[in-house]
Amino acid sequence: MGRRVLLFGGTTEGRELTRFRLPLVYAVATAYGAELVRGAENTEVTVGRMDAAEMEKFIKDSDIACVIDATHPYAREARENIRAACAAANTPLMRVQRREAVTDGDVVRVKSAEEAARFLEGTTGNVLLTTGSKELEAFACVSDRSRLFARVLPDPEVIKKCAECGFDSGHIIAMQGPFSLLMNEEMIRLTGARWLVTKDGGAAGGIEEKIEAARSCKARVIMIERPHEEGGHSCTEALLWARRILGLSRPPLFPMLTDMEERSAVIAGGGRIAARRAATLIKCGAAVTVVSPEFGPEFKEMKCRLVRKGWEPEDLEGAALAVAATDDEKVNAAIGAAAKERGIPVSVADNAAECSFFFPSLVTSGEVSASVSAGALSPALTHRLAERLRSVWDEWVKEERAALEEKKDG
Ligand SMILES: C[C@@]1(CC(=O)O)C2=NC(=C\c3[nH]c(c(CCC(=O)O)c3CC(=O)O)Cc3[nH]c(c(CC(=O)O)c3CCC(=O)O)/C=C3\N/C(=C\2)[C@@H](CCC(=O)O)[C@]3(C)CC(=O)O)/[C@H]1CCC(=O)O
Ligand SMILES: NC(=O)c1ccc[n+]([C@@H]2O[C@H](COP(=O)([O-])OP(=O)(O)OC[C@H]3O[C@@H](n4cnc5c(N)ncnc54)[C@H](O)[C@@H]3O)[C@@H](O)[C@H]2O)c1
Repeated sequence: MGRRVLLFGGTTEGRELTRFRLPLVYAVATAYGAELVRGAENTEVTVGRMDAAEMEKFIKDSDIACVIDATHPYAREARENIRAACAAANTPLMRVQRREAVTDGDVVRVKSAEEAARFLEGTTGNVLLTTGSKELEAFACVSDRSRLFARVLPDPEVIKKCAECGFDSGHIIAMQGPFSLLMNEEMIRLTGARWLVTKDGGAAGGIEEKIEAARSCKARVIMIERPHEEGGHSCTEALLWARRILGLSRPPLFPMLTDMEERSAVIAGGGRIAARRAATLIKCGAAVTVVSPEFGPEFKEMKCRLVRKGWEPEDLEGAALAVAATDDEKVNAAIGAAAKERGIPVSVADNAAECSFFFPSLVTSGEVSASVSAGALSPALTHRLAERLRSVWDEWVKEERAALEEKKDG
């Protein structure tokens, strides 16, 4: 088995994945793509387009254990070649699509054009709107209209729409894309924009050129997020996947300890995993509600509230913490997304990459606890180590308490 990951990049996602010191071969089509990852640790860069046969040979000759395809959504041919090459070389492949919070902290993320408009109302400085004419209405609520410049298609209908939305000709740029980095920069300067509003159109929508241009002109980007996409995987998933395949380590998780006494924890699912987690949370003093159409025998004596129904988003109301442990992958993913949207920490039992916290292995004796984690890389190792600790923990705590008492007395 190989020891490196072959990452097809040239995208924001690709660049993001070079940050984690995976042993990488980073394949890009252009020298510009290579330039953007200069200095990435542990990374060999290869430049140039390969066909399927060349890719297959490359995989076989270059010590490759697995392949991550993070190419542009519109790079259909590359995607098909990568798929064919991996199948021929019998090498595992993961397709990464769209970022999930890959942009740096400087990009303001909002859920809708309305939210972008509300956000802008609390700011100053000119604004370049590159969201397309359909979204322009939403910005009517911005009180100082002279701040707003709309970049739209040079189509008579669109121009009419702009006028209806209160944009005069001095505040419209009508031009057909794609726009290069330079072109974006020039338009930001021309309009004196401090803010650039964009949809998350992905690479095909020229998002990278917009973000780069804004950065170089010291303007900030407001990005309207796209709804979650089916199919492709996130960067987080790919990172975890590659680390597991290669048996790589990572820095340990930081166990942030939380007081759950009398606070509400909501668990979805009534099976073995839900029961184990409910028991842990009850031990920590939490007020636990479990939602499921059916409950296993483990719940019989449990001190928690059982709600016999399928999970709904309203169930998260008032929750300080949530656990998705149904046997339905889609329901679990929906719980993860709904909790994250509400800022509620959530563990998704069948998908580490969807978790905003990981459920710990808890070892307790009274108020004295220890928790074990293998950084989400091996729950089985976590479980075994926790069981070993459990077998001695009570005794150790008792002994150490006694030793402290003795010191005090003596
Ligand atoms: C600690 C503990 C708490 C608890 O669950 O109570 C826990 N897993 C435990 C055991 C365990 N889990 C699994 C097996 C079978 C393994 C095997 O057979 O190889 C065993 C062993 C067993 O049960 O014996 C399977 C499994 N687990 C996860 C996935 C999905 C994935 O990784 O993506 C799958 C595949 C599921 C599937 O097939 O769909 C994911 C997660 N499990 C976590 C916690 C989080 C990371 C903790 C860390 O940092 O290490 C994390 C990442 C996310 C989260 O769930 O928050 C508990 C020990 C209980 C204790 O002793 O206290
Ligand atoms: N993280 C871990 O430690 C770990 C370990 C093993 C398995 N898993 C994963 O955890 C999940 C649960 O495992 P399990 O062994 O408890 O499964 P299980 O089949 O015993 O229980 C599933 C429960 O989900 C309930 N459910 C189904 N649809 C629901 C809905 N819409 N709303 C609420 N509840 C619903 C069912 O009634 C059932 O009680 C699985 O996805 C499994 O892959 C995680």
